[in-house]
Amino acid sequence: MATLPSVLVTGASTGIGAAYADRFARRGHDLVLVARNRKRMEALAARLRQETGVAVDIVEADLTQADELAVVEARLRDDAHIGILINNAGTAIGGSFIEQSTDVVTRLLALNTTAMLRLCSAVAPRFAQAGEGAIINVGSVVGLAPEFAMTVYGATKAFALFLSQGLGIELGPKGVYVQAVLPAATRTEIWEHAGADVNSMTGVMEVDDLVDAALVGFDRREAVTIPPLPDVEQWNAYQAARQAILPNTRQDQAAARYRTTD
Ligand SMILES: NC(=O)C1=CN([C@@H]2O[C@H](COP(=O)(O)OP(=O)(O)OC[C@H]3O[C@@H](n4cnc5c(N)ncnc54)[C@H](OP(=O)(O)O)[C@@H]3O)[C@@H](O)[C@H]2O)C=CC1
Ligand SMILES: N[C@@H](C=O)C(=O)O
Repeated sequence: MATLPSVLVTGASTGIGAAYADRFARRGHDLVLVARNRKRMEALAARLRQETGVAVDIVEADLTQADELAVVEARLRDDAHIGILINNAGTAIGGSFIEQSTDVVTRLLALNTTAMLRLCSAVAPRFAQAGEGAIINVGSVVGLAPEFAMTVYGATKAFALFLSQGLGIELGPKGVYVQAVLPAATRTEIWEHAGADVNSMTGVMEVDDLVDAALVGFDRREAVTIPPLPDVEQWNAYQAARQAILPNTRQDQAAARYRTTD
């Protein structure tokens, strides 16, 4: 029987990442868990080893710190058993843009954007060379919604979506699958970090339901999976409208609506 690839999950100590670790362990995949909280990861690893028999390795790393991120990059480059990367680690911040310090937004980018990019960059050449592999990038519907006024967080999630779509186009022909997962509100600790009370909210998905739905999209090899969205045709129409703009931008003159000399 073919050996299943190992799965490296970032942000695996709790929330969506811990749920991904549980589900892939139950599918028989060995795991590499990455986060800062070793105690939480050790408890999860012990449970999954006992319940599923898979091997679970732990890498304690703060992905906003270049030297610690580099350890995970090296593991992805060098460990040929890892065939699936789940870029899940991320956080949200509260307040308005002018209330958020430059350091806080820079650290948010470091986690939600730079770490995701660097880990994709570390693993993609090996996956492409092997002609197989999968990358799951966890974005957010907030990345589609400047109206939500979670501007920097949403920008990091828009980056995650674009990165995933672009890598899917570039790497798909090389046998590498890239999935962008766009959750909406899901019951995890992130809301505390964003200064919100998730228990006062409606329309909040449970984390296991979110991940189970995202895995349906993974198994279908969807490029973009939006677990809470009932009608996929809304997404398809959005994509079609976006793509219809592109050929109309190849012009040698500014659009008449911007010409003042007529
Ligand atoms: N919950 C929601 O409503 C939604 C979440 N998302 C996205 O889902 C992903 C997971 O979030 P969620 O599970 O909700 O959040 P949680 O806060 O529950 O979990 C975040 C995970 O990321 C890890 N993490 C945080 N900071 C760092 C860091 N500096 N270095 C390494 N790991 C870190 C945490 O572990 P530790 O503290 O141990 O380091 C934890 O395992 C995020 O990318 C988020 O943007 C998207 C849409 C909706
Ligand atoms: N993490 C949530 C916002 O804080 C979301 O992406 O919906």
